[in-house]
Amino acid sequence: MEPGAAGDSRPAKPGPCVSGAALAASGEPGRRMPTVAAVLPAGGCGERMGVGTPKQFCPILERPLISYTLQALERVCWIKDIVVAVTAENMGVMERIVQKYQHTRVSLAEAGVTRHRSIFNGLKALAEDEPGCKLSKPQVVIIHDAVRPFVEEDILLQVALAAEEHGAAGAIRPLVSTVISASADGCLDHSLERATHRASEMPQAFLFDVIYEAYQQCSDYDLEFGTECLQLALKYSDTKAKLVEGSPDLWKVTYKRDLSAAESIIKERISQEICMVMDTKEDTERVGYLLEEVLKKELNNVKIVSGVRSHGGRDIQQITLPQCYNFVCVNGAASDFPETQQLLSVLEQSSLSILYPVVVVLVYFLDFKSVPLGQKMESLMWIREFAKEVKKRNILLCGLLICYPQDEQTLQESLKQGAAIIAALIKDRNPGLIGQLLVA
Ligand SMILES: Nc1ccn([C@@H]2O[C@H](COP(=O)(O)OP(=O)(O)OP(=O)(O)O)[C@@H](O)[C@H]2O)c(=O)n1
Ligand SMILES: O=C(CO)[C@H](O)[C@H](O)COP(=O)(O)O
Repeated sequence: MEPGAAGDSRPAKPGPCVSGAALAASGEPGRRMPTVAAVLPAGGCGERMGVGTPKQFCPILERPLISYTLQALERVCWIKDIVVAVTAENMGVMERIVQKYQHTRVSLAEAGVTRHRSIFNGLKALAEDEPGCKLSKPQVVIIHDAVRPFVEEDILLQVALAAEEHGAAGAIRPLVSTVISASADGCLDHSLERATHRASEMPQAFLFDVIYEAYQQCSDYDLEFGTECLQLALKYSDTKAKLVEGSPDLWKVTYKRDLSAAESIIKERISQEICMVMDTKEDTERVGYLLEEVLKKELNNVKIVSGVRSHGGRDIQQITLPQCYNFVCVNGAASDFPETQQLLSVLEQSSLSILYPVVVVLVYFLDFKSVPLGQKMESLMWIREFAKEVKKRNILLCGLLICYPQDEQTLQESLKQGAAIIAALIKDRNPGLIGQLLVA
């Protein structure tokens, strides 16, 4: 499957989007796609999160949350424009995010004091009747909260196509708790039947005219206190939304603990592939492949590919996966600094680390009996300074020395321990460990 194609859980790359199989995957290959744009309300202050920064700008692995949501939308080729509504105060912050993370289809609109007002302003930026409108009016508009980063192409496609057919559509999830109605005295008034109710989530999609007219007609009370766009379409445009079951990952980052949950989902996703780079210079290739075997056994859900590094490191492009964020470089005992430096500069140029921290583990095999550990560590001290340097480019570099004894059983134990250390470095992406020389 092409990276970024429908159903592919890998994170998208910053460059041109790669999806395209979407309509075919929807089971309607002959269907023409309507023109689609998206509006992302991002003008809230994140009161419930309780941190100083609005949650859409809170960092996850050092990148603002909203950039993950934008990336999820930009990987979908058929979404032409993405209008983000941000407060005047945060316009500069947002412009810098767009530039730094290379978001190419984003336009900014000014947010309002409520979510509905922010969405309305975003829609106005797409409505050709508005003076100074630079964007063209789409047939279908997707509305998606800036703080729901894990939206996939399949649900975006389902709501967009359902909106084209029904006028409005929205993602739903089963309720996890029963909803009750309380009376003024703080007692139970009545309980709703859980099986017949659903949680309304995002994304939602609308025929542009349906939702724009609804916003134009709705009351100040709706704009001030309303929380449901589907309801506006029903009330003011007489349009009954089609409800589409979404995945659990569509949840809205609301509380502080949601940031940790989002971080662990992202870490999980970018740990699914490891690229092993073998140095053929010395007798390390064999033991490198043994390490690969052990890694495959220990991390049985992780895809591991390997290739050999030509001297000068130039062949790395041929062996890297298009979006692999983890590299294990198996070096010969005499492998030297310039080669590693060249390898790292190829990684830096690949722009992989713009979006995610890239983990690089430099592995050295060593017979502790013939070369004292201290001596070997001393010869690798350059890793500490070099790691600080590449950290500035979001590359997390560490060294790992694996004991290479002659007997097979001890070798297997060292390899197992080495594999466990590699797995921990990749899964945790702990910047505190950069430059460390670990020993297995
Ligand atoms: N005046 C507002 C208020 C909210 N939003 C956006 O609407 C989405 C969902 O709203 P919510 O989770 O309520 O965000 P906040 O209002 O920021 O959170 P809180 O209610 O905890 O303050 C968020 O992307 C938020 O930035 C917006 O664009 N304009
Ligand atoms: O799920 C939603 C729409 O159905 C919205 O994300 C939700 O209504 C936003 O509400 P709030 O700003 O109160 O969190």
